Amino acid sequence: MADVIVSNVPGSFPWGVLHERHPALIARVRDATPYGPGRRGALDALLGEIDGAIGPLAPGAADRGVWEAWGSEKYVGRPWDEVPFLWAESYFYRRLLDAVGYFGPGPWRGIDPFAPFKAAELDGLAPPVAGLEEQALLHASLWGNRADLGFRISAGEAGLGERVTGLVADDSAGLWAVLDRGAPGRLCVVADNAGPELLPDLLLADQLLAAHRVSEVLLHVKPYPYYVSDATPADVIACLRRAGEAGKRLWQAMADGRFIVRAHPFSCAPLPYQDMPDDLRADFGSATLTIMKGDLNYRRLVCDRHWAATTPYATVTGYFPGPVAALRTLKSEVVVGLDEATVAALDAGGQSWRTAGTHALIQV
Ligand SMILES: O=P(O)(O)OC[C@H]1O[C@](O)(CO)[C@@H](O)[C@@H]1O
Repeated sequence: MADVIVSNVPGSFPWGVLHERHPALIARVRDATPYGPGRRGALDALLGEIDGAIGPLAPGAADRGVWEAWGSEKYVGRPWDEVPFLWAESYFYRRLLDAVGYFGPGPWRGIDPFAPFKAAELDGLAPPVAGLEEQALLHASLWGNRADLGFRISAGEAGLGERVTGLVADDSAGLWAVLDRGAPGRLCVVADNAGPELLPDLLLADQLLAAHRVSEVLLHVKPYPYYVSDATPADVIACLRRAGEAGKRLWQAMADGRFIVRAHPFSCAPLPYQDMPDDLRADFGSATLTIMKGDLNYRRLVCDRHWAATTPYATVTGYFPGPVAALRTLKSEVVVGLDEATVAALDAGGQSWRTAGTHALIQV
């Protein structure tokens, strides 16, 4: 089994996320909302902690027991970059919510610290284009994953690189084949970012429901703000309002129970999907197909390990309780299921294809 990724190599991608992206994010959050001295002090304290040891959750945190079960007893007190990268990054977002008082008793309770960034993106969204074919909608949903505000914070002035035509792996034919096997059934979509990614996800869901290619869509979103732009139920409602006729149909489908939104606690867990609880396993097991959106879900799906890129996708995801497709633009080093010639050609062009958000894949 390949080793779990940690962040302790200076200059490596995970190290950069912990030591460069996170401080930049704290500064952006500090500026975006008029927090008072208490919250600002807590953000500064979190910033000061990044080069030291991982601190505990706020006293009285309602989810302390949940986090203990997810590993905090093992990792709190250790240096941030010596614990699994997946765990450290996820816990950072939970601590950021403590710092801004998201779970506290004060006035900032329930105020999404990333809302100003998400709102700016939503305001800039073009109205949806009607009449796209299903394959075009699938690609819109795939490339919508470039819309990741956390990633953009470190992309800096240069912004996102040009997207590369052609996918590093494309099993879209396999995806449609799974979906069309047997009578129309349930499609699970594990959403990633709000706004420019969620809108095409919703358009795809609407089209598949309208064409009776699926009988039901179950959309998993995050129960609280996470990884900057990740979609929460509030973001789904905001996006439905922007989705024109498709939004109205989905609104009705929610009322009818054909479009279901879930915000399961495990969606914000710092763990691979291999460790999912039984109720989530049952959800995914009941679906004709589950579509995992985005880079973080991919990392969780393949357990965030140093796999050789040619390791078969089916081997690594074999534990999943039903057919699972990954739609992802590449924004971290982990990748599986590529053929040798593809890897050689990509490597010949430099390593940034794994992390620059310029390349994408569809795997089943
Ligand atoms: O929104 P996504 O596609 O899950 O990306 C999450 C971001 O966080 C990371 O998982 C690591 O910071 C990157 O891979 C990516 O930039």
